[in-house]
Amino acid sequence: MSAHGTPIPMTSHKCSPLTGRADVPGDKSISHRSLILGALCVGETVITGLLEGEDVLDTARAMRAFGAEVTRDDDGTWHVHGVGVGGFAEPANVIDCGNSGTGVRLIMGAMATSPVTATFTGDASLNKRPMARVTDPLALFGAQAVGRSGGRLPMTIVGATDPMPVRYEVPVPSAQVKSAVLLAGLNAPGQTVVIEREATRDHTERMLAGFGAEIVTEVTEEGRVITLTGRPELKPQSIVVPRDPSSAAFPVCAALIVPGSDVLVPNIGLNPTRAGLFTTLREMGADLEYENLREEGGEPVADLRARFSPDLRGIEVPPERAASMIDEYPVLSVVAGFAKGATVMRGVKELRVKESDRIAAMAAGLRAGGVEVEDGPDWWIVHGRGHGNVPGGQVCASHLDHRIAMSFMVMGMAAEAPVGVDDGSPIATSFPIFEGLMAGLGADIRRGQAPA
Ligand SMILES: O=C(O)C1=C[C@@H](OP(=O)(O)O)[C@@H](O)[C@H](O)C1
Ligand SMILES: C=C(OP(=O)(O)O)C(=O)O
Repeated sequence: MSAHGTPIPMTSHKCSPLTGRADVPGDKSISHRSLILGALCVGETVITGLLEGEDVLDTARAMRAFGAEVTRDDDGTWHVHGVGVGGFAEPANVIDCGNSGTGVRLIMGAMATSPVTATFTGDASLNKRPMARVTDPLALFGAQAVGRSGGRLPMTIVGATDPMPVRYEVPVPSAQVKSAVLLAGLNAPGQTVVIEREATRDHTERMLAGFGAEIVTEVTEEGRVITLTGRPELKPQSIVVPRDPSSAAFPVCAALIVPGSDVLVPNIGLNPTRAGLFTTLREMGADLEYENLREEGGEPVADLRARFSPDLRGIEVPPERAASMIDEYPVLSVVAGFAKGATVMRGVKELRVKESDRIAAMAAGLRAGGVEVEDGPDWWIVHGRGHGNVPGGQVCASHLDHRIAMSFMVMGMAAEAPVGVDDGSPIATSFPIFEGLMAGLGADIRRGQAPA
């Protein structure tokens, strides 16, 4: 149940240098999975660093509705007493996943091979998003889905009573689809095989292995072939959620475009399936350093140091990198506006089915702020104007999309005139401390619309 019922207009004004340390919240993808996997084992999983954004809180409520006990200590430690694989109870009411595609799709997968029926809904954004990409493979396990036309929420899933394991090649590059199939495979006897042609974030595979499941990934000519043995006894874990690289993107990109800035964003995971933005920014000439590069929990982690970068240049982003930076294109397009030359982004049609059509939303706002953008079905090009040359002065529609709202707030920090959004309330879905954190670095974000 998301709180963004009342729009919160926000305006970002050109600011003095951004300086200091930005402690961004926990990773959203890993937070959802910690709660869901915790609910799928018997015993207590303890989670620290959980992202307490609306999307994840909706998943916590959903896990309670399926019978898990989920509690929070005053110090922010979370405890999940799970019900075990196949142990989900039937929810007494509709499950509201708010704004969260990850939440609803992973939970549908997790319940689809249990003999329970559940009805899912979300906010106006989530209820527009395609769900057939998940219900098609879940049908192969024996689950049935009935939703609105076009495979939209609200939607009821009748879990399979006698689930069959599945071999499924994911037709779109989507970690949510891959994860839904793997979570469903947990309660199917035998081996479930998921094949993905392009690598997407691999948190589900890593965490399933960490919880004791037998899961193997082979890289073959077909792509990544992931084999999961069903009906494992998952073992509860102590999880420390790393900080979210997708949230780190905002202070990092802001520092690159605000003159004089020098910002440290500590402890950011650089899992190659997530770090594409940082590689891209460095190719554009960003002064972005990985300090204290180390390994934590088997993954590369670094403190990111971002400084004002006056000589950013547009580049062609390799399409095969898209999945590793899919949520970062909106803020990249803002940085591209302050670079010299064209930034070309291809192979990104998934951007059109996120919380909003992110190409359309960013293109409209950038054009209104004086930046030329061309776009097609799965590509867009931002024609950068260079530093000190981006007019701004526009109010943009955020379309219930946190990343659109935060991206335009970053644009306003360096544009010549303030940049507004009609509604910043969705920011709370993934980065509830965004305004305070950015203000602490020196940003000037005000609630309310700038005078015309
Ligand atoms: O699995 C996940 O945690 C996510 C996968 C991505 O979605 P898709 O699987 O639709 O690409 C991403 O956009 C989303 O923010 C989080
Ligand atoms: C696409 C996103 O999230 P979700 O699909 O979970 O709504 C996002 O956080 O950018």
